[in-house]
Amino acid sequence: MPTIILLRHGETHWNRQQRIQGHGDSPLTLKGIDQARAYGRAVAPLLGAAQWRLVSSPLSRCMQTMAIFCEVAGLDFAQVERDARLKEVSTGEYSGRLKAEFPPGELGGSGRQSWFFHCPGGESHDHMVARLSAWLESLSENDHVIAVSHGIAGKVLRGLYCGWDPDSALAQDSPQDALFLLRDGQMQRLACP
Ligand SMILES: O=C(O)[C@@H](CO)OP(=O)(O)O
Repeated sequence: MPTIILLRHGETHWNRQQRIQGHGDSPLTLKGIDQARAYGRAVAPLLGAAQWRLVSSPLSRCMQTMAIFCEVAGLDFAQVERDARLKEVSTGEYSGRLKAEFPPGELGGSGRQSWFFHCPGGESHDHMVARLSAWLESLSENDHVIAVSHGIAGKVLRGLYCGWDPDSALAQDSPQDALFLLRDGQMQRLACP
């Protein structure tokens, strides 16, 4: 199986405001910039002699994270591949809205029943699984990949890689101060202080 170091982008202004992003976008906060630097410091000692492919969701919060990460880790940002299959779930018409705007309980549900897979004009869990599975299947057995993606996309991806039941995968957290090393079908979480 391919080896993947999976990162979520650093904190953004909309994350801080509790504003729904989806395919909308906002830049990193200063804290998010520091988190991207911390990813670079944590990953540099893991690189060894392998030839790492660098792949990012094209959303600017991921590209910004990747640029800072590359500079700190000593990797070449010019080599970064943008892959739309790594985008966050589309939250359709809810993108850009504050979570606080919604009546209590409206943004509820868990696992595949979570509100974020049922937004008007948004993306279903099945659609997201199809595109993330296609990305995983496009990798070669011996690939070493550093991927920058998103909170929900990252959970689904970790679940697909490790073969977890989808609802358990979605019950995971989506930190911006830890990375996930995916190797031989297993996941290791490493703090990035
Ligand atoms: O879209 C969002 O609001 C969040 C949800 O997790 O995703 P991201 O990881 O891009 O902040």
